[in-house]
Amino acid sequence: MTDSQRSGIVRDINGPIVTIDLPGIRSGEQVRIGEIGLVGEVISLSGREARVQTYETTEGVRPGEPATGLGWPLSVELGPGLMGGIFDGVQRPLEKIALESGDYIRRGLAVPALDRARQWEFEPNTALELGRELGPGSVLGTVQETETVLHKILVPPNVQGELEELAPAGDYDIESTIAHIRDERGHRHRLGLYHRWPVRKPRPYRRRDDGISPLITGQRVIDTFFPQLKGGKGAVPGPFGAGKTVVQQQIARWSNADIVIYVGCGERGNELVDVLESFPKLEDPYSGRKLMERTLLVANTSNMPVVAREASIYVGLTMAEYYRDMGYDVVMLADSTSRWAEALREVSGRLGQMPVEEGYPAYLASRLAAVYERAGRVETFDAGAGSVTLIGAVSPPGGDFSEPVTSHTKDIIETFWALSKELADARHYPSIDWVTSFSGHVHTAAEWWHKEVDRHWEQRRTQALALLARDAELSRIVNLVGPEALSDAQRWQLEGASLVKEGVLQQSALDDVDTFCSPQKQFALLDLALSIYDKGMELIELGVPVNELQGLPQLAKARRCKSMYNSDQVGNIRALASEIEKAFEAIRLEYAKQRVA
Ligand SMILES: Nc1ncnc2c1ncn2[C@@H]1O[C@H](COP(=O)(O)OP(=O)(O)OP(=O)(O)O)[C@@H](O)[C@H]1O
Repeated sequence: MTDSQRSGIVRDINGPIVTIDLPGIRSGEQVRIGEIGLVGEVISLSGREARVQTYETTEGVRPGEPATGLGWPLSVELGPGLMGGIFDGVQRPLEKIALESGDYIRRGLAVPALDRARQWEFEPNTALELGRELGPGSVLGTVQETETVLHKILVPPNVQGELEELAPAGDYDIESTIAHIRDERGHRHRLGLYHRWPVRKPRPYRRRDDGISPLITGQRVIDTFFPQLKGGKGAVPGPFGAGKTVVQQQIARWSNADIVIYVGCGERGNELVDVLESFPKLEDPYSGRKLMERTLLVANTSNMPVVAREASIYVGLTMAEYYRDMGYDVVMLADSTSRWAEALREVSGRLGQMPVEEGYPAYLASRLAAVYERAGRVETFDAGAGSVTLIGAVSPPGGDFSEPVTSHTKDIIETFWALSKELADARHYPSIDWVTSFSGHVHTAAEWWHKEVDRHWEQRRTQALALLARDAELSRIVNLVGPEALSDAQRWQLEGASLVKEGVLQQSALDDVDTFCSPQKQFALLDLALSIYDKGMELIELGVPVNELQGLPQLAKARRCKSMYNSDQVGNIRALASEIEKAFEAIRLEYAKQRVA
């Protein structure tokens, strides 16, 4: 036992909540419970008694067994070796654990997150001279963590002072000393290649940064219709089987973020297996290497109790903030915040707190807000910029978006990609519903699109959404009185909306050409669909019958165009647009001739 550790005894066990008697224990402190040494955290205190939320099942633990306070809050190790890793909800490396205890994880196992034996090639920061005043986030040097990630070794947030010693270039394990810093009180801090940080405390930064940079995901319905910014907060609510996993994987794979953190906080076991199996196989389209070289996964295993999901989100967020502090853009996907909220509900129930809506505690909304609040784009202490974009999947029971987790999430986030069962049933993928989804970033993203892609982006986007709304109204009429009741102009509106749906919104993740779509191709496809619609409407207003336009072979081509040309072939899409324009012009001339005759 170290100096900071204190021991006491277990008094009572109520599922994952254990009451212990341990004088001097502090709120949030990590505890080891029972002979077996289960991992837990103090969640409430009353005199010398503490209630501990354990992250492993308490089966077999009896009153009277020992409890040890470790002297520090639930923390994570931050240093080289995180990338490519798969950790459980309290940052134990799953592969290492499997080696030590087989497929079924032995409870109470203490395996550090970072490999102690591995050597890293450290390159000191040559701009630093001894005696220099350093502060949180100062870069001491770098380590090539994977082929794709250069890991900056940072002075931890709570250290400030004069650099007394910096290790020369060479191979070091993560516990080796690489620097000494003396603070103003004369205390000498030994710094290694890693440090620890408590997961429930957001890592500090210099200030929020309001630079605008869209998170390009290569998915048209997201980027063009409901855009996200780097550092934004978003939610993907969806009923069972509507495509949440595919949407998240597409974002992980294709978004222009540097680092991807996926937290599987308690989705069904088989889904997690899917994720654990599929992620390591994914190829990074930008480097041609494995996506795992810039990804890390946090996955709650099935032998951990429901309440363990609660910690995993903070574990993921802290690692995300750490890479943000190095100046990287990080995307964190949390699957799903509903399961995380269920963990809150269970703990609060066992603590006997008053339930509010559907059994959730009154603090559900504030906890959710505090989690999302950790997303953002910031100016780091080192004066670079980094971001954490947080995207949470929500799995509302029965697909009911009015339930508490979805409705509170909706108030907090800025981007809401609502998956629809009807669209998924109709095989319209991604099944993001354009009526219920929203993005609070449209005007901000427009600045980027207008500068980088086309100045008509926002206007075209608005026009497409208006056309889709009109389509919904007209479809209701058709359902009531049949298509014959529609005028030619109305039929052409339906045709235009269908071009937008099929030619732009639908995008198969399984289509090699279309799985990713560059912003330029996104706009070209949208512009193509809407130009066809606009030009056709001019002809219909001149009296050309709608059937004549609907029969044009180029229309079918416009629908398929997304899969015919990749992102480097935007010129071909524009060529098709002029071909269609010529075909329309020919019809107009023909029609004008007939009218004269
Ligand atoms: N963008 C897409 N392109 C092509 N197919 C898709 C797309 N999205 C979803 N699908 C199809 O829908 C199926 C179900 O998707 P997915 O597994 O993502 O659903 P889910 O919402 O995660 O399910 P659950 O509710 O179980 O979490 C996929 O296996 C795939 O066939």
